[in-house]
Parts: sequence; C-alpha cells; structure tokens
Amino acid sequence: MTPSRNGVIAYPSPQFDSYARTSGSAGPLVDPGTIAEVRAVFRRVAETGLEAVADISRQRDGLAPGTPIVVDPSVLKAQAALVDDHLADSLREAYRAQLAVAEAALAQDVTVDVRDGVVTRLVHRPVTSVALYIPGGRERYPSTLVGLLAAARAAGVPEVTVLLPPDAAGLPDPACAWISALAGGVTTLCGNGPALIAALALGVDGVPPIRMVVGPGGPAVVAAQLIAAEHGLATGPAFGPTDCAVLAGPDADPRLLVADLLTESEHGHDPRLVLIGWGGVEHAFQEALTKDPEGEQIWARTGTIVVCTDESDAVEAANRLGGEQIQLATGLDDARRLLDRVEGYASVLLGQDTSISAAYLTGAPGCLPTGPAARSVSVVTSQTFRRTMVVGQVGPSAQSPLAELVTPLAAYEGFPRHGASQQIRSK
Ligand SMILES: NC(=O)c1ccc[n+]([C@@H]2O[C@H](COP(=O)([O-])OP(=O)(O)OC[C@H]3O[C@@H](n4cnc5c(N)ncnc54)[C@H](O)[C@@H]3O)[C@@H](O)[C@H]2O)c1
Ligand SMILES: N[C@H](CO)Cc1c[nH]c[nH+]1
Repeated sequence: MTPSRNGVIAYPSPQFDSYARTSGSAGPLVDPGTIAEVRAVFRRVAETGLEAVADISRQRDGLAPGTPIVVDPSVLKAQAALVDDHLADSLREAYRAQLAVAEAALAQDVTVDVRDGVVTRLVHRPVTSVALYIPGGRERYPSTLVGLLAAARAAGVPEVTVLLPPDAAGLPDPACAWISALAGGVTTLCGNGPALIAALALGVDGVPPIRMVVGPGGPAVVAAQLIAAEHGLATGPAFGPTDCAVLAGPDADPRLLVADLLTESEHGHDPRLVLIGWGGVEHAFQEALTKDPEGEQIWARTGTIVVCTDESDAVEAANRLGGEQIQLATGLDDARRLLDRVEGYASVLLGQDTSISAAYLTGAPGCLPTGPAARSVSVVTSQTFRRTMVVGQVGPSAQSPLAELVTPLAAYEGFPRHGASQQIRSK
C-alpha cells in the first residue's frame, strides 16, 4: 500500500496511481506459503480420506469429539432448535427475498430460426450436484448460506451439499442448520474448510460426488478451491479480501459515511476501505470519525481518503479502483445519474439511504467478486449453478445449401471429413 500522510491521497496524483496499482487484492490472491500448507492438507486427505478430514478438523477447528464429518440430521435438528424466533424471522424473510431475486435471475431458453431448416437453441440446465462453502473460521455467515442456497434451489440443483467449518462449540452453526432445514433436502458436511474441499475434489469414500464448489472464504479456502480446480472440480469466483468504497460530496451525512465505511471492517482479511470525495467532505468525515475512537483506530489501519476536485474526478477515481462494492452516497436522483458512469464494481448501493447491511434482507446476492476480479467476473446468482447447453437441429431443406457453405470452410481448416459428412446429406 502507498504510504500517504494520514491515509489521504489526492486524485489525480502519482500516489493515487500507486494506490490503485497495489491496493485491494491486486497481486496474487493467495501467498505461496498458504498454497503449500493446503497442498499438504490435500495430500493427507488423498492418503487416508475422511479419517484425515476428521483428524484435521478436530486438531485445527475443534470439531466436537465423536461428530462425524457428514452431519447426522438429528444433530442439525438440535442445532436448528437453538435459533430464537427473532433470528428465525430474519432468516425466513432473507431467504424469501433471495429466492425471489434468484428465480427472476434465471435466463430464458433461446430458440433461433437461423435459416430455412436450421434451428439453434440455447437451453439452461442445473448443475446436478453442488457444494456451497460457507466460511466459518473467525466469524459466522448464515446470510451467505441463505443467498447461495436460494440461488442453487432456484436453479433447480438436485443435490446440494453445505460445507461448514464447526462453530466455537465444535458443531454446525445453528442458524446455518436452521436455514438448511427450511430449504430442505440438503446434506451438511462439518469440518476444516480446506480438508472438506479436498475430500470433494479427490472424491474420497463417504462424501457425496460433487461437480462444483462455490462460496467465499479466507486465503486457505481460496487456495483449496484453486487446487480443487486442478483436480477437475468446477469452482465459482475466487474471492480476495473484502473491499468497500464510498463516493461522496459535500452534501453527504458524515455520520452515515463513518457507519457505512466501517461496516466491512467487521469481517475479512485486510479489507480495503476507501472514501472517494470532493467538496471538502473529507473534513466532515474526519471530524465525525473522532466521535468513534474504535472506528478511528480501524480507519487508521485500513482506511484511505481519496480527495478529488469535483464529482466527475471522483467517478473517474472510483472507476480506476473498481472492486467489490461501492456506495454512491448522494441523493437518489444523483445516484441514479452517476450509476451510468460507474463501472468495475460487483455491487452498487444507490444513494446514502442504502446501507450495505440492508443487503441482508433485500435479496441482493451477497457473494461478490472482490478487487480486480469484480471488473470481469459476475456476482453469484442462480445462473452460476446452471450451464448453458446448445441444441442444434438441421432439417431436409437445409442440407444442400449447408453443404455448399460448409465445404469451403472445412477445406480451409484442412478437415475434408468435416466437409464430407455434410456433403453426403446433400441431395
Ligand atoms: N466476497 C464475499 O461475498 C464474502 C461473503 C462472506 C464472507 N466473505 C469473506 O470470507 C472470509 C472468511 O474467512 P474466514 O477465515 O473467517 O473463514 P474461512 O472459512 O475462509 O476459513 C476458515 C477455515 O479455513 C481453515 N484454515 C485456515 N487456514 C488454514 C490452513 N493454513 N490450513 C488448513 N486449514 C486452514 C480453518 O481451520 C477453517 O476451517 C472473510 O475474508 C470474509 O470477508 C466474503
Ligand atoms: N458484505 C459481505 C460481502 O462482502 C457479505 C456479508 C455477509 N455477512 C456480512 N456481510
């Protein structure tokens, strides 16, 4: 990260250029040491299968003695019963909202009459078995399970397996158990995150056969997903450290700026928090921050202010950074206007009235690519759990015209049998 006086950088400036190049998850997603440790986990799991998963899970994660990796439904039921009515109401409503968005996000099949006698279709089919990784080392994330489970269910995935590191009591997280029971028909594996992913990738005895694993995690879990891909398991986006930008001018409420910018400091490994402002908003923000001593310390560790001359420069600076999420901390009309110009973010929060935390209940997908990946990778939706298949159909009237057109192209590519297979159909 660029050294800057009090974490304040002007835009444009060489300091900003350097910050944009090096901040967030620019660079390798996982360090070589973590990759090596996780490869060792894969080796142990390859040697002794579920026994290794259980050993690592007990030693590293405090999995309760006698708890099998494949969680017994009676354990899940007992854990789910620990959820109180208030939390149950939140989880139910969060799942309903996620399901509504996930169902609406499903792409329609496409049928195109390309020419006389030729029909080409694109049809979407669910991946038949997926594992949803729910992080659980340092914090707990039932909201992540709510979103992923709703997406997989809306996609029509028949076999869903949930991967959970154990909670502080060495058992599956109660809220995750509750939401799994609500969705129904879910298998739960509880244990060390990387070891569970290794077991699926290596197809060890005792775990369900799985085609795809999706879910956010810290560096070791990201490493496990990268290694799993080497073994042919499909994976979702690889997530780096969380990041959060807020774009604000002089009219923004400084108390809300402090509240919103510090939200994402509560989880993740070295999150990048950045206020991109103009019109002197940085002074109001710094003043408000002095009223939150703990927040001041967090900001000193992880926060940066980018000072721009005007709104236009601020949008330009924001687009240079890109990343997981940005709040346009203006009135709604201005935010809507700015939205057309903002690019490179996985999630945009429109207006200062829209907090990051509201996403718990708005049905907004919460599994978001971070850092530079946000420029090219989509957020996880129900479409993530579907594959697109092409269906071709050629009827009698198209055979001769196609032969005439296929032959020269096949010949040019040096594949005469390609040409011949169409010619023999031509009358
Ligand atoms: N991008 C998103 O949409 C999103 C959503 C929710 C959470 N997150 C992120 O997910 C991350 C969760 O990280 P976390 O660490 O709390 O949970 P985690 O589940 O990713 O990691 C913990 C698991 O990995 C194991 N582990 C860690 N280091 C290991 C090693 N060297 N060898 C073997 N096992 C190892 C732990 O024992 C535990 O089982 C945070 O960065 C959070 O910000 C991102
Ligand atoms: N804000 C996160 C996306 O980085 C998702 C989340 C889950 N729990 C709390 N927050």
